Amino acid sequence: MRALAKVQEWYGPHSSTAAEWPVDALMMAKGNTTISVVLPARDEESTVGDIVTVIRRDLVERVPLVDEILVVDSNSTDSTAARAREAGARVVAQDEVLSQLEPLTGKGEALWKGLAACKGDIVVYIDADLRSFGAHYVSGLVGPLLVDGDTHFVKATYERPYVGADGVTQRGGGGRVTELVARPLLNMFWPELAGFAQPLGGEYAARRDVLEQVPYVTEYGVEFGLLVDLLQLVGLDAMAQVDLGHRTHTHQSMAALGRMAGQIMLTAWSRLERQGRVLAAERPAHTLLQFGIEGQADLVDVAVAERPPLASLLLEEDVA
Ligand SMILES: O=c1ccn([C@@H]2O[C@H](COP(=O)(O)OP(=O)(O)O)[C@@H](O)[C@H]2O)c(=O)[nH]1
Ligand SMILES: O=C(O)[C@@H](COP(=O)(O)O)O[C@H]1O[C@H](CO)[C@@H](O)[C@H](O)[C@H]1O
Repeated sequence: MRALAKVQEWYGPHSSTAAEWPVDALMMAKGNTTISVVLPARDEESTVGDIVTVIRRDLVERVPLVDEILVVDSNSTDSTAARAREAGARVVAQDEVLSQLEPLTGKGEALWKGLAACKGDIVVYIDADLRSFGAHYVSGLVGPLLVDGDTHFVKATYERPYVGADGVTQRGGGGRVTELVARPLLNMFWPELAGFAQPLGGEYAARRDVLEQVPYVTEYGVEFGLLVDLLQLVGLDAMAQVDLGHRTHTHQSMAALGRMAGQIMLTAWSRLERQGRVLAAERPAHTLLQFGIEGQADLVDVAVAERPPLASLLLEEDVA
């Protein structure tokens, strides 16, 4: 119960809306602080260009708030890289960043490689499949970081409708894995994080020197892992939340979200073990037998791996 009292105390002072962070005020606070926007993109040719165009037009050319727009091409098979370049982003291929390392897979790998490849003091992660993006996503997320030196991590919240293949919008229907898996797990085991309304949202910003101190879980475990690890590293009072309005994006299938759920559960388990809160007689399985509508059974692997804190790598390189 103590944790929920902490959340109640935390929520007011650490929650704001994008409108509270107007860009002209942020320019006053920016000083020499550099800002990189990093977009992980796997097969996002239909949306990545529009997002990059808005960032470049509104936050680079019109007002120079953003210093770098980096798209991490995550082994796309479509024209994601070309669309991103045409719109004015720098594009890196995920496996070509720190290529001396054995490549890993998934969104967490894309984000970690993006951190390694970008240069900003503040790093803003934005999904590349958004259909509701506006420049306020970026300005809202960097606001608390530019204005308050004690804030080190800012997570977006928003209304998340579900837009079906027929185009019918179901208010509050989005964030299925958030509602069915992540929120219950966080409330059970890390209730201090219960105040983050959208713990799995793909839009968040943080100081580079903080992100370099935490591991990145690969695949879709990355958001869950970062929240739990950043809570441990910087504490709840250094974490904030900004309401960006609403978020629509390309939805994955139920089968894909089943695999995502498995990855997030394994991430949660790994943190419970690491924090000494569970003792495993045997480790959880990482295979998942899924059944299609035609009755076909697919055995999939939902294992996640982990990149070490980037700082530990840079230290090794220095030593070397
Ligand atoms: O291996 C991957 C998987 C996803 N993504 C990107 O990460 C973001 C979120 O992924 P996705 O849309 O698949 O997740 P969802 O939002 O459906 O949960 C998108 O920009 C994806 O292109 C990526 O860069 N590499
Ligand atoms: O929040 C969720 O439940 C999932 C799925 O969202 P939808 O049910 O397709 O709206 O989406 C998020 O989860 C991923 C895992 O953390 C993130 O990587 C995505 O950016 C985010 O969209």
